This record gives sequence, structure tokens and C-alpha cells, in this order.
Amino acid sequence: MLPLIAPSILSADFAALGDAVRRLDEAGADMIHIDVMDGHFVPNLTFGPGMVRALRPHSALPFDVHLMIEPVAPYLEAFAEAGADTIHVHAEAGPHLHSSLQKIKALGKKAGVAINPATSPDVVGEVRELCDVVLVMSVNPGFGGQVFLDSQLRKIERLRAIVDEAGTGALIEIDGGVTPDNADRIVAAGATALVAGSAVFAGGPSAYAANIQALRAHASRALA
Ligand SMILES: O=C(CO)[C@@H](O)[C@H](O)COP(=O)(O)O
Ligand SMILES: [Fe+2]
Repeated sequence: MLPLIAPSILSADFAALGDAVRRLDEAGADMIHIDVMDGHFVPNLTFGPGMVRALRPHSALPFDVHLMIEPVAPYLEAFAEAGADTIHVHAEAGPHLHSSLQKIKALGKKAGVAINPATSPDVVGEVRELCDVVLVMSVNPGFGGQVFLDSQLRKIERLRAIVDEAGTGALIEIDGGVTPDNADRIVAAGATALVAGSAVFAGGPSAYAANIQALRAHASRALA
């Protein structure tokens, strides 16, 4: 399977998000990554379920909603109803990861476990039967445009082993500092999906298709 490319609209012009989502769809994105931040779990503020609902008519691509909020459980239903397809919750956002994942599955959505750079991959093993996607943060969450942390490559390898052993086929998705220059190493380590903000939005709308293609081409090299 080709690695999936998920542009993060955190790097878009916030005054024209509907337009950005439409253009990313036309440019060949596989899904749309939406970073939800609460100014508490992370030191930045972005979107709520109202934004997900407003963007929904602009593309039929899966919406990959990354919740960087604490508490998270009270908001899962609202994001599901707004049109999220995958909902990622952080393992660090409270003591009830298992129950949040159960809730996401009960809402009929794909469940993602996001883990910060300092978090052990072993937490994923504890919830493996509920986990459709593992979202590995390769920067500290909160902002786009940061540098990829090479230390996370070893974690991806470990997660590849955990997911293969579980036999669930869960995606391993990498988020933060992904560029064409490191995409092949990330996929070689075991990733199957790449989130990219800065690398997709660089050069403006006319460059989206080429940027997505460059990521896909470099990522696919690891599989050749
Ligand atoms: O979740 C986050 C940041 O917290 C990411 O999704 C970023 O938006 C990725 O942006 P780049 O590092 O690719 O610029
Ligand atoms: Fe993200």
C-alpha cells in the first residue's frame, strides 16, 4: 500500500479554510488532517466541532481529526456528529484512554491513539484491539513548522512490531516536521501515513499537487 498523505490545514490561510480543503482534495490528498487545540493540553488554540461541520461539505475525503484537548471525552460526540472520520485522542490527555477509544468506536468512527515524543510506544499495546490508527508525534504538539525529531524513528519501528503482532492492520501515522527529505526514512521505519502542514502548503495553492506528489514519491522509495 502506498503511504497515505494527510495535509494539515494548520498551515492554511484560516480566512479561507473551505477553499483550502477543496484545493487539497483536487491536488490528490488522501485525507484532511484537522488539528484541534485547546490552549491547555497544548499552548495554542485552533478549531472546534463547528469548524469541522463547516468544512465537511467542501470535500468527501476522510477527515482526520487530531484532538489536542483535555478533557477529551465530553467532546467526542460533537466531533463525530460534525463529520470526523477518524478521531485521535492523546494517551497523555487523562487517565481514561481505553474508555475514550471505546466511545469513538461506539460512535462508528475510526479510533486513533496519539502519543507525544516522550511517551512510550508500549501504551499502544495496552489498547491495541481498539486502535485503528497510531499517531506518532514527531514534534512536540502545538505548532506547525517544527523540525522532525529523529528520535521518533526508533519508536516507529517498535510500533510496527506492536501493530504487526496485534494483526489489526492499524495505520501508523507520523505527524510533525515531515518533508520529502525524511519521508523515505519514516516509511522505511514502518509508517503508513504521513501528516504534513508546511511541506504541503509551501509555495501556495498552485504548488499543493506537486508538494503532495513529492512526499508520495519520496515515501514510496522506501517500499521499492
Ligand atoms: O499536530 C500538529 C502540531 O501539533 C501537526 O499536525 C502540525 O500541523 C504539522 O505541521 P508541520 O510540522 O508538517 O508543519
Ligand atoms: Fe496534528
